Amino acid sequence: MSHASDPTPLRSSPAPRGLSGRLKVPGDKSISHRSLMFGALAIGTTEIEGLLEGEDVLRTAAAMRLLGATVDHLAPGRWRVAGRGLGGLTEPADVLDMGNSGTAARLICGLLAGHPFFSVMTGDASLRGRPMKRVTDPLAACGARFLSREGGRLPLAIEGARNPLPLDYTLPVASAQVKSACLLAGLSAPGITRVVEPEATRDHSENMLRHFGAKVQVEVRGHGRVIELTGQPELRAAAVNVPGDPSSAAFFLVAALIVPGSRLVIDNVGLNPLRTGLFDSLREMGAKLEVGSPRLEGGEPVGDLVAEFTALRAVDVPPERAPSMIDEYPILAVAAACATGTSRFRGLAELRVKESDRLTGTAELLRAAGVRCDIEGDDLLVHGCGGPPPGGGVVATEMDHRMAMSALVLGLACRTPLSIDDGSFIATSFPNFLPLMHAALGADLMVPV
Ligand SMILES: O=C(O)C1=C[C@@H](OP(=O)(O)O)[C@@H](O)[C@H](O)C1
Ligand SMILES: C=C(OP(=O)(O)O)C(=O)O
Repeated sequence: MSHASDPTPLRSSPAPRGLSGRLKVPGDKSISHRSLMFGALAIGTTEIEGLLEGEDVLRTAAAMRLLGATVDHLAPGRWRVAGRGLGGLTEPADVLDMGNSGTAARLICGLLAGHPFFSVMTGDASLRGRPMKRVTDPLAACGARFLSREGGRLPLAIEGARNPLPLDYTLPVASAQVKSACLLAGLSAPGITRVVEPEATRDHSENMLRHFGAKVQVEVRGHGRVIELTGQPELRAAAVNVPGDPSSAAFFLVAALIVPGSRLVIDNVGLNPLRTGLFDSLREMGAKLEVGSPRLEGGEPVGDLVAEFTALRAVDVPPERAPSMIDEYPILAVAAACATGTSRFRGLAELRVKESDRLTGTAELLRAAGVRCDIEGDDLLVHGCGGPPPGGGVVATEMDHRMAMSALVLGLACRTPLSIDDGSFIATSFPNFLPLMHAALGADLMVPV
């Protein structure tokens, strides 16, 4: 399946009343990718409940099929993977096309590094522009060979190692994708693979590896962690229950906080503490945001979020919080645009290498809505409007789902409509975003133009 759809320009109009009701967002994207990959590497049949059926995850499903696993779609959100066992994947007969997904591309590079066959990987124009050396450099140390375009970009030819060596790698950037790629390669190597992360990043790979029977030891060191995986485990199929994606819930949460009269409940949202930096930042802005019925499901904390309209105040977000809210800065900037005072988000260099340059793009998004903002080094400053921003412009979304959804949410709180050039990439992570918005708003305020 390719993202060949035509651009879909959309317009978002000021909401005449608040968002209300109860809703569920789709399954967590990070956990969905991993459940398909670990299912393919395990012996036996993995049953997955609540899988995100967004384009990014469907790419991973297609890649696992090309590598020899049997992946069946049973019902909405219900999937079954018949794994090949560690080392049992086979050479793909076609190019692995990872579409728009950095997670799929980078994690699968790790998986392929430990399998002794040849593959070629590509992606869409956005993914082909994203850095891959951050994974191919460490993975080369296990014996895999990579050939790529200038600058280590996709398309990439991969020859996996016949006798992979365990890695001992210290991450130069905070990246769960790079960490996970190293751990996936380490599964095929004898002995201990060690990854040191100076800043802790989402630990879904570590959690799920344990769930599938691998031995993973984690030592907390300052803000960071040292992860040790014992190689060549017998991975056994395990049921996975995917919680709602906090990164998707974020759009509804912020919409409720900035549209007067709102009160919204979002059920069953994943609350892994390495994902909840946005909630901390919003609380510091004074947000009326509660977690109901906190519980553990499938080893991950989940809860029901309750958000109510709040007159927000500016926030200063420290750089060490970035890994726990790395995908949420565009939507936090939307909240800051409606707040009183100047917000500063610090240390956002990594935003430049996402689906688009989200540091520049977020500033452009806000300016299109008449909000003043500045970029100082790697910091973003947002001069809040203390109420509804003017609106009125058109946002260039640059093949980036999160930029598209952030702009549409901002449009609800502006004085005049805000448009985007293309909403089609929303389907990569949140295929039912528009119908859910329609239901929560009781009106169709996000329409094609
Ligand atoms: O491991 C993952 O599932 C992800 C890690 C993050 O990327 P980086 O590792 O590049 O920070 C995040 O931005 C992405 O949406 C999902
Ligand atoms: C950065 C993201 O995803 P990926 O890196 O998987 O493309 C995202 O979903 O915001």
